[in-house]
Amino acid sequence: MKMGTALIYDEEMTKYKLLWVDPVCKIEVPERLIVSYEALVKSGLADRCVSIPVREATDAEILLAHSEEYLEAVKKTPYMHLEELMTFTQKYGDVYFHPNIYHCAKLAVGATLQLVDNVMTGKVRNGMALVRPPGHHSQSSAANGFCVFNNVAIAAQYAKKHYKAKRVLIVDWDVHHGQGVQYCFEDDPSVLYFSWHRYEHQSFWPNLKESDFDSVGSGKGAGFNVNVPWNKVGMGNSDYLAVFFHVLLPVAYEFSPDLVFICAGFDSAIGDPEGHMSATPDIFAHLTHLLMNLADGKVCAVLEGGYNLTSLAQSVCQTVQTLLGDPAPRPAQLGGACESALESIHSARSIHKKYWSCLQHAAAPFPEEPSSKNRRPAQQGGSQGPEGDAGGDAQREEEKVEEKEEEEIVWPEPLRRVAPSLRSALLLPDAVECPDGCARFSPAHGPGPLERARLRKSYLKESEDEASVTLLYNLTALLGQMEKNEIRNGLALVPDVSMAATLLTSASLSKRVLLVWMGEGPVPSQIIEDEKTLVVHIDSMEPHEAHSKYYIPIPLKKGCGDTAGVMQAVLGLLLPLGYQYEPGLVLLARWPGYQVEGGLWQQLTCLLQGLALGHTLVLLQENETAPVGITASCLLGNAALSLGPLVAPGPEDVGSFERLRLRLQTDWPLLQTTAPEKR
Ligand SMILES: NCCCNCCCCCC(=O)CS
Ligand SMILES: [Zn+2]
Repeated sequence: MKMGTALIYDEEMTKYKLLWVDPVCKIEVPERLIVSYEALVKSGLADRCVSIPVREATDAEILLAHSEEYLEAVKKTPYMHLEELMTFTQKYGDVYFHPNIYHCAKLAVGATLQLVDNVMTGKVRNGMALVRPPGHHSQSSAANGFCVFNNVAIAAQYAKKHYKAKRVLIVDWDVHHGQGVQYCFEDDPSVLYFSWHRYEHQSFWPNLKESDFDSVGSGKGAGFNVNVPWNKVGMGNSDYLAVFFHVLLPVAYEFSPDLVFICAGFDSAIGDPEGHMSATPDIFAHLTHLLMNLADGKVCAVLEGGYNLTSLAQSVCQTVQTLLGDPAPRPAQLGGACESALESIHSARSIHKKYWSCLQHAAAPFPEEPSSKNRRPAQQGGSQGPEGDAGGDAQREEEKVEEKEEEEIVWPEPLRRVAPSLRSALLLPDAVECPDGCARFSPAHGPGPLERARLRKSYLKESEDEASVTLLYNLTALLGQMEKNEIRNGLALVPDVSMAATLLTSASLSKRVLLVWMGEGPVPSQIIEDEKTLVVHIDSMEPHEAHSKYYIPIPLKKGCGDTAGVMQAVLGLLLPLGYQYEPGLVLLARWPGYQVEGGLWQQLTCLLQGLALGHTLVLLQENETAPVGITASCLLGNAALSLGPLVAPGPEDVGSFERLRLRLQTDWPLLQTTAPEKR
């Protein structure tokens, strides 16, 4: 599978700036790119990327998303003097022109297309284009919101035209609504546009009714536009992950794109003067990781906004470091999404339940008649006009408070993410050959007699089988090296999966171990009883009420063979549980004889690596050598194979998932998808 991360940047794009006084535009400065690129260089990340040169976009390429008259008008700006530039700028909103901005805008588009070329031709797996001016607000015949040409919209059209991309996903995590992208693909079912954005019931810029959750696309494009409005500021890591687990990822996996764009705006990070959100830069490592197993890993991240130079640089590094395959940092104390975010999540899931089968039975019904309870607070002074006095003063009052506050906002610098020298170690019977790229694990020294006796006594019921004693010893040695971060992950073929899991959960030094058990079992009671292990058991067992907080059976009528059902359980239940639990070690155990579809197994193996600094240990029954290759491939950092469009999970399964969610969400609030009073 293709590896390599492209980085496209050119300092020419720093060579334009605001030439007059404009309080709205003053934040869009050249230093945004300079500090981002310098941080990548200083951290050593730039050198690990494949450096791809920029180029100018051609007229034909720009015309993929813009009108001729607009392009011709912009072409004149290099020859304008100051007054003419200011007059030209007045035709558009919240944007400024400069004699060199047309050149830079062509380079921003060209950089994005270079990234698409290198990803689609397999020269690299993924990459990031560090560009300005940004693009997602610009429209067919208008510059807007610091944007001149719509870099990502053009690139999506380009990928469809030149690479026959059938389904393109655009994830816009910028804090503003990329209305330019939404307009471009409004009725296009081949481009799924997802955006969250500060909205505050339409009182935040760009104050558009069509930025709300009920803009779902039109005509054949209905359902392919997903808006999640933030109606309050201060949204944090838990809110962002909850939207990924309960809105974006289920729909994205059902859509099954063959290319993913990220409108990577970092004004959604803490400290930003536009966003006023609380999410910390490390969250972008997890958001990136969660997208990297779509489209066989073909992810093109393109810079949009981001105006706090500190959180911008840190967030860019977090994103690029994840694209490079480094382990994600451990997410700090996650809770559930806040009530306002839950309302937005509930609204988006409800309005889209008729378009996406993954939401069909899951999202609570959306009242057709907007009762007074559901109607958004009426806007004073009309929906488009400025807020009425009350709104305005309160808004200005709050903003003044916010402006003052943001000087004092500080946050911890993201922790260094050290990738162990050895990535994947395999414990295999000699007869099983080790897939290339992996190392067959052999501990520095074997067990001493005391160690042998202890292992035999505790796990082997005094049996004389020396080979089993050695294997168990090697397993604890492998675990030990993982927990010292000398090895990132591992795979072991063991004679008895239950025994191996019991040994590892008790031997682990981690305070919390997540054990994902695929297939029948039973899961040894010793594991279920020890309070440091959370067991998530995915199988076809009958739903049964008995469970502790730390033993969670996820029943599937058709068992692990039901790819759609398992995938929705993984995205909507297992991952929220895992992220909230925040384990130091992840064990993935596969019960013998269980037929799990290869792609699904790979998705699980890859997605779980976002936890525990990537310390994932996979346990397979030793006579099951078939999955060794595909599992090793994922442990080595290759993307999971795309599953293709997912069908609807069985209604009875989704029913039991929802009952499980309702039962567990008090203990595990990241499972919540609706605000309390709506339940
Ligand atoms: N301070 C609150 C007023 C809102 N100002 C919005 C100005 C346009 C922002 C465009 C942008 O950031 C592109 S990503
Ligand atoms: Zn923005």
